[in-house]
Amino acid sequence: MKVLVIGAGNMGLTYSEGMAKSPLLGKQNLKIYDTDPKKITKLNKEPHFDVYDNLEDCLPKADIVFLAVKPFHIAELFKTMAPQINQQQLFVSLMAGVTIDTIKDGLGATKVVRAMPNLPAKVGKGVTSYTESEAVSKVELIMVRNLLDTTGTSIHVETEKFIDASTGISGSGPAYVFYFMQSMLDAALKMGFSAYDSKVLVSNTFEGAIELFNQSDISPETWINRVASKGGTTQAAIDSMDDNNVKQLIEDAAYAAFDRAIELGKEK
Ligand SMILES: NC(=O)C1=CN([C@@H]2O[C@H](COP(=O)(O)OP(=O)(O)OC[C@H]3O[C@@H](n4cnc5c(N)ncnc54)[C@H](O)[C@@H]3O)[C@@H](O)[C@H]2O)C=CC1
Ligand SMILES: O=C(O)[C@@H]1CCC=N1
Repeated sequence: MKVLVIGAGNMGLTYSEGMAKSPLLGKQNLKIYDTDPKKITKLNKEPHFDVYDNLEDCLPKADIVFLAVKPFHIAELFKTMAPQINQQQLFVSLMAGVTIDTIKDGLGATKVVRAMPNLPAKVGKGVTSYTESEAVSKVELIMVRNLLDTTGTSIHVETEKFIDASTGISGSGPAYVFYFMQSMLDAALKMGFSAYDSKVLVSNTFEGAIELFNQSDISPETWINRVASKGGTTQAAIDSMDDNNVKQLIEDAAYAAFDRAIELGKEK
């Protein structure tokens, strides 16, 4: 199985690194293509990849092609790719919003998997949702899942609506967590802690809470009650968040990302 990754940015490179580390692919079976000369020069120094700056030399030989460019790159990219693809090839898109039909039409392809990854894939803790076009076989889907799982874990969803929805939860989600972390760090600094101590306090608080959650069947709401004493400090903080409607605002933000994913799919 020969895999080509198009776009060596955050996601393309992360997936390439995940697949390169796994026993599924040897170096000769993993190729990466980008149009940015600076990226090509940098990547050429890495031992794990076969790096290309032109499609003719890498696209025709690939069995599975990952699409990891930004949605606005595809008009130009698909024009170059379309004459060079064949019907056996399977395309796996990591792009937000871009629909399976857009990819099928743009490339003249039939086998398309649409996936929504997230950035913790960089440390093997990514979560990817994925769904496929009709022409993708069960065996091909298992192969794709194995490749996706080299960066963490994945869930199969039945329709593209859930790809857009997971963009609002897990795809964009790490940024919501970092937003919360940044606010806590800013508060700690304001209270007088050093940058180092602020980081230790905040990162261990997040890590510890996640560990508690993962090692139990208890909901976050119940965990909140275990932290909060009646009339105590936590209750003061939770009351402040409730008074400011923070829960609803976070839900609204997730929906804003979901809606934007749908909108991106309609932009040409
Ligand atoms: N960054 C993230 O956390 C997530 C990103 N995504 C999706 O992944 C895709 C890529 O995002 P990032 O990696 O963050 O972007 P990026 O900007 O880091 O990488 C895009 C890469 O594509 C290259 N490129 C542009 N035009 C090209 C072309 N015609 N042929 C080949 N390469 C080309 C660029 O030089 C760049 O290296 C996007 O569609 C985004 O929606 C999905 C989930 C999470
Ligand atoms: O912000 C974006 O559009 C991409 C998709 C999910 C995370 N980053």
